Amino acid sequence: MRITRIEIAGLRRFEAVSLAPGEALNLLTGPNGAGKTSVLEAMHLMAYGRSFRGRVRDGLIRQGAAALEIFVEWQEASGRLRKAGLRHAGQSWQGRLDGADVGHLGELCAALAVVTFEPGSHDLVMGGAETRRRLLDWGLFHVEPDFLRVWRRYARALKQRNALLKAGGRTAELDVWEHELSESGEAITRSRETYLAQWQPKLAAEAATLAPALGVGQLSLQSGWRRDELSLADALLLARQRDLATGFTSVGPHRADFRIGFTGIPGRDALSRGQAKLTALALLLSQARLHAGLAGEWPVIALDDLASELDRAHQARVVDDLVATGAQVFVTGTDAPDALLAHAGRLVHVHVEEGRLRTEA
Ligand SMILES: Nc1ncnc2c1ncn2[C@@H]1O[C@H](COP(=O)(O)OP(=O)(O)OP(=O)(O)O)[C@@H](O)[C@H]1O
Repeated sequence: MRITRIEIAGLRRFEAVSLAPGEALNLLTGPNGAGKTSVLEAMHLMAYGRSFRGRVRDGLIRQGAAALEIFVEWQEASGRLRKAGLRHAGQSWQGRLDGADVGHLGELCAALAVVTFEPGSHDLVMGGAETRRRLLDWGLFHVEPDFLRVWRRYARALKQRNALLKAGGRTAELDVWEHELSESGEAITRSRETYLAQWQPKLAAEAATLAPALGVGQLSLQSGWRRDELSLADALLLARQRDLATGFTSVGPHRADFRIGFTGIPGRDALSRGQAKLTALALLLSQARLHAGLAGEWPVIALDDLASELDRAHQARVVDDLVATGAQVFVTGTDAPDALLAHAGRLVHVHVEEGRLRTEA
């Protein structure tokens, strides 16, 4: 898919800006604090319903502005033109897709696929389970039409069971919600397992190019309960007394994670910071490639501050590979990385300064 228009108002330092990106490489340059990352942040917000740097109360809305508004128009590989709008005015989010209000922001997220590599991405490798679980589910939301529905069913049942646990819940009611949880939770887990099995060879290939010495390859699902020994229904029943004491559900796919296996080093703690970034990038790009195979088109790729994240050789390899796929790519930097200059004919260069965007001739 290719973004053909972005309009941003009231986000960070942007009052109101718009951009008509090129269909291949887009380079956003400008001094520190100019607003380059905020352009990627706007796309990411639309595609994930959340920022990659902090929450709304951490200053997403421009100081003094009543609301932030983002509009994105993009073209799918089929030629279909799509439009989405996102507005946040201090309390709730409102989304529109193709002219109609959406009931759930997940619908925007499932429509627009953006993969973002940014300075915080090394958390995918070094951080806690939640970031990896979200990444895994991102892939499924896009390629499995039913996944969002099942996931919501699970989330609703989890909320109900937790509320019951806190209220000292009655057995019959707990039975009902545990049945819901186990049906939807087993389905989520089967989908995650299948997806990881498809992802694994793509990751191994990507990591073999980006960081061959690490021996990255194995991906193993940690389902959130002892699945090799018990069904989810049994695990929930077994945990019930403990969960009643703590007031929350201690087992299930909401606790899932996946482990990245390394054969070249003892484990993730042996990674340098740069290697953790390369592993995170390999995860993201291999997932984008998997997505392209399953969905029939590449997601939009956003690479924030590429030159300070990767050495020159890796920058060139990543950019050359992406250009060869035909994906639409956005790169930010204080200066133009050499890796992009080699593709000058396919490059749209946007200069960002003091919250304004200017496309260079
Ligand atoms: N709520 C807000 N209201 C007004 N301005 C804000 C708000 N939040 C952030 N800013 C400003 O918006 C800008 C955001 O910059 P952004 O991180 O997008 O810049 P950048 O060009 O990527 O910079 P760098 O090269 O330093 O990473 C900063 O100048 C910041 O001070």
